[in-house]
Amino acid sequence: MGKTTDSPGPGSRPDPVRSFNHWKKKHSHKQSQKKQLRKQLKKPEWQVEREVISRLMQNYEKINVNEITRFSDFPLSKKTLKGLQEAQYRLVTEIQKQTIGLALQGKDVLGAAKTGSGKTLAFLVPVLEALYRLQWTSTDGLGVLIISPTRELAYQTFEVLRKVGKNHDFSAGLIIGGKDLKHEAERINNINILVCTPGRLLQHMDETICFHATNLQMLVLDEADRILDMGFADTMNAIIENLPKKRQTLLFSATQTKSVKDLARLSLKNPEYVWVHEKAKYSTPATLEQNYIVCELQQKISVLYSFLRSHLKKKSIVFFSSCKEVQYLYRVFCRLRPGISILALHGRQQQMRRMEVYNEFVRKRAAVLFATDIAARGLDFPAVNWVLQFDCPEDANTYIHRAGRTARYKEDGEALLILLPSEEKGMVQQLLQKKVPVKEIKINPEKLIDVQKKLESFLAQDQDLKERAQRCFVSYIRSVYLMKNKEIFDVSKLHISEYALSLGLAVAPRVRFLQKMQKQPIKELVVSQDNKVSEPRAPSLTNDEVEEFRAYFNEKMSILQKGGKRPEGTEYGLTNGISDEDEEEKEDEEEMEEKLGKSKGSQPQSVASTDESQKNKEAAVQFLDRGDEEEEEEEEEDGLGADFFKVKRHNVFGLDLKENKALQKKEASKSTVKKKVTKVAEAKKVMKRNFKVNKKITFTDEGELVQQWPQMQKSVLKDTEEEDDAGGINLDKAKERLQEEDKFDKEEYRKKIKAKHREKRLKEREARREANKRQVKSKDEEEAFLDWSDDDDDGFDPSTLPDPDKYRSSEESDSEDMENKISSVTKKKQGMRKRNNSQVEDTGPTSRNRKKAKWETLEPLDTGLSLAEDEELVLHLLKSQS
Ligand SMILES: Nc1ncnc2c1ncn2[C@@H]1O[C@H](COP(=O)(O)OP(=O)(O)OP(=O)(O)O)[C@@H](O)[C@H]1O
Repeated sequence: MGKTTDSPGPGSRPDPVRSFNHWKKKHSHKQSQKKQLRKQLKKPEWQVEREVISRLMQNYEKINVNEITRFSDFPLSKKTLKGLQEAQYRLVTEIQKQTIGLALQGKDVLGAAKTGSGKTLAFLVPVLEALYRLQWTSTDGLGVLIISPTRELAYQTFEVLRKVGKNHDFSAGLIIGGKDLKHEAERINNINILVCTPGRLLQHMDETICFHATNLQMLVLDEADRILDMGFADTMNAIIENLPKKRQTLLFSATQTKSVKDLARLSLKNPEYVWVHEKAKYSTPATLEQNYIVCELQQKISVLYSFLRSHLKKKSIVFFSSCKEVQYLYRVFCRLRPGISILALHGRQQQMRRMEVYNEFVRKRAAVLFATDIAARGLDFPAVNWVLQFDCPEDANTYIHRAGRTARYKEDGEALLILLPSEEKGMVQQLLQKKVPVKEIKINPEKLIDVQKKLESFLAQDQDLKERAQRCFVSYIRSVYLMKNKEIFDVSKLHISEYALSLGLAVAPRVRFLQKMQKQPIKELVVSQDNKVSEPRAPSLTNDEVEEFRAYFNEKMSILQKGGKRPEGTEYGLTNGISDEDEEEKEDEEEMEEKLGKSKGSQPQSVASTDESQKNKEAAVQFLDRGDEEEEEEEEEDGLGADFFKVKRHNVFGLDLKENKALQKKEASKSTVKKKVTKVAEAKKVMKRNFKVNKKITFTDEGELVQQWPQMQKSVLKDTEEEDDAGGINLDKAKERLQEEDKFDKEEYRKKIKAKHREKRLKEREARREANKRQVKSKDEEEAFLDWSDDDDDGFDPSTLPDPDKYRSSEESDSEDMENKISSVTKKKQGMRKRNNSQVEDTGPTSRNRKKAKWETLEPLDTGLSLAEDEELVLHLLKSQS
């Protein structure tokens, strides 16, 4: 079989035509690829980004929570992922894993997880992605609002946002109280992501022109249960009113709110509830070891001192229930020099100082921070070893947040709660109910260092310190007294005088409300002797008293807030004298004690106090109506129970939330009823009160009475006689009356117009007459003065001269007088000109003649003086005239 000539043999060369075709095909393909790439490269950035976004969004629906372990497993923008990586966040925590996907899908989320479990990133990542998706720019204004309950927490969140979102182009702002409002107002309009405290935000909403949230896409409430509780209720309601209904809402907290009412306020749409640790054995971090000790009140300071002495290399936070305790004990402990640096953080410090303390404590490796509950929530101080709760927390939730300042994100930590014997049972029970595992440990009495004597000596030398000790004492007692849970907080079980001694005081300061309280049970005892002897019990507050207290505290708050800034409590070495402010505080306390006394007083007293309480209630309502910057200040000033009235004031009165709300509703409904009063109702009221309009009455010269205002109207007069107002306002009658009044008015008006016209005519006639007269006169004058007008160009009016012709009769006419006056002067002038003054008869009507005639009728006055003397006389007369 021969081979075909076409097919190349094994050693033959390839067909050049075919090779060329092959090469051509390849080349054109490459070319078209290059072309496409070039075309793509030419696309504007935003368009490329939009394509990326649409690809990411397509992946949102595919998110499978079980497959996610890293942030990069979520369909996130490169910018966000880069930010997370740079901040060393790679693996997700449980709450992040479960909520980020839902939030990306645009759902409303309620997230709850233990303290330190990473909730901040769980909402910050969706925040960044939400604006990225919308390609938000600074000109789009406010896109996301993140609200935090305290300034420190807002600041901390802002810092994390800055770190994670640094690759994005959005602008972020921190708006908290204690800063220059004007400065903030200038910038607030350009902010895309706003981290803020509720009060300050509302203040800007109210006061900053152009600031609005109409474009808002997302609202985040950090520590949502706190923000939605009574303390921020009014502020938050007002804020929510200013927000668009169509938005995404994210709520996060370690103790999430389950109140349907709270959530309804936010108008959430089918929210996703994510309780990460709902089924966990404990509600606190597993790495947190929790203990409590029971000791007497008078031992507590020595216990604290001993604790610090044995933990000199550790970082600890000690929680107190009031600012005044922090202020006093901080000073005293600084003097005791325990060998560790001590810091203090509370709401009475100025903002700058608060920030300084916060940052200092973040930086320090070993230190102790004395704090009120403003530091209880959310703050992420690194590497805190111990949380010591010096005063029993208000409730289990507060305990959880306080203790959560340690053992954060996989770290270990220890929490120690100091309880009084009277607090132990109730509190431990509450904690166990909330799945908080606490164990009792005992104090080693040998290790206890008693500092009472040292404190006594400090106070003996320092009057200011002594006064602070007294205030600390009263403040603590009051905080216990005002606690809601009376089973745990029983003021009557406190060893008051021993406690005072432990503070270094020689005697316990007088606490009037306690004295009054103590008398009360004795009275009760006496009364009940006939029946059976009952044990004296701690008095419980009646609702009225609660109301009164509420009013009092609100009033006090408003006074405090209106007042100037408070001095920094943490500065050491103040003057010894009692400051005005301190005096004021003392007075406030006494005032409150007075009130307590009154509320427990006898019948007539209680009547008096009802009036007062009414007044106070009004003050309270006013306070509630006030703007929210103040409200926020108030919350923050004392923190959660930091001072006696701040946060606690909302729930320490023995009322539960429902009752409180009912009370508020009642007040609100009262005010709305007031608002709804119509003008008709008002008019009826006035009529019933026989209200009479003021009358202005004057009398004519003849003694006739004239009522000027309001003008008497016949119709009204008639009607008032006929009026029977028993049935209120009769609209038909009123109409008739109005018509009659209208007629009357028109008639009156016509009369007035007629009178005016007549007056006008008369005036015109008079004017004409006057004009004629003047015309004649001016003609005469013109003629008379023609001759010497050149000489008299200084405008001198000779008529102003006194009459030198005394011999002339005063009965002569005015014109003659005038002429005479003129003549005397002209005579002089004539004299100067050496004129002939001989008498000439008036012979003709010519001007010249008339003038002459005039001159000639004048009697020359012979003064008998020389010319120069005459001149002087005239000058003298002129001067005296002017
Ligand atoms: N994915 C993560 N990887 C590493 N560290 C993380 C991660 N998420 C959070 N953290 C760290 O965990 C700590 C606690 O986080 P965060 O403050 O968000 O907790 P939280 O749940 O908000 O606590 P709290 O309830 O007290 O407010 C922070 O120091 C944070 O940097």
